[in-house]
Amino acid sequence: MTVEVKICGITDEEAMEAAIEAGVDHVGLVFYPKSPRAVTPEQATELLSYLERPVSRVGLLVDPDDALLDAVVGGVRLDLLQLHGNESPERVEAIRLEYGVPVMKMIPLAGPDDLAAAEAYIGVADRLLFDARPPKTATLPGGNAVSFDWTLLTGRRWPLPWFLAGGLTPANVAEAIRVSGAKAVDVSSGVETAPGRKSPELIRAFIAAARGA
Ligand SMILES: O=C(O)c1ccccc1NCC(=O)[C@H](O)[C@H](O)COP(=O)(O)O
Repeated sequence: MTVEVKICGITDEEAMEAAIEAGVDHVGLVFYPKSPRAVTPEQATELLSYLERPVSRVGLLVDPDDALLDAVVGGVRLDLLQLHGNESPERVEAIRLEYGVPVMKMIPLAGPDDLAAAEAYIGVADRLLFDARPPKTATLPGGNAVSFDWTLLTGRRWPLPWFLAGGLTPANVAEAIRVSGAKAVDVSSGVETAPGRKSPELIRAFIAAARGA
């Protein structure tokens, strides 16, 4: 089974090229100004110009208002919008219809009860992304290198594609795939040497580990 890999929060040419050469499927750009991985639409367009083959271009937003969506969707050619805040099913549907770009909704998980929230996005979102619920002390709503109990997803069937995210690393991604049954994985912190500083070496190691799973 080939597992799809998304590298999120790319901010420089070197990381983009390493991801492409290693066979990445999705590249993620963060449009959340408070993030150490934030890029502007202009920076994103420049980074995406380094793509030497077609890959899926994902824009990450957190509870975006229409002004931000206008700037991002109007300024950058994206294939998928990752909504990583508290967007309601109604808001997800409205964004999808208004902007004409497929949408992936992040579902924060800390325990079994959190899975019920995903049901409301079936038929509304194009994909789901299961991520760890941020710790109370976290300053960011994602990208915190925190994992959740992957057995929450073991044996679950979803009628739409989904990503596993949260605290994945080259060392744990194969086990995470095995336990959760994920067919797509997403990483940011686990391929960094510091918040916002991607490591080409770790990117290569992560993709190789996910592909070998
Ligand atoms: O990366 C950020 O800075 C960020 C900011 C605000 C919301 C989400 C953010 N990141 C999410 C991701 O990069 C991934 O989709 C995913 O959650 C994996 O994060 P990590 O645990 O760092 O691998």
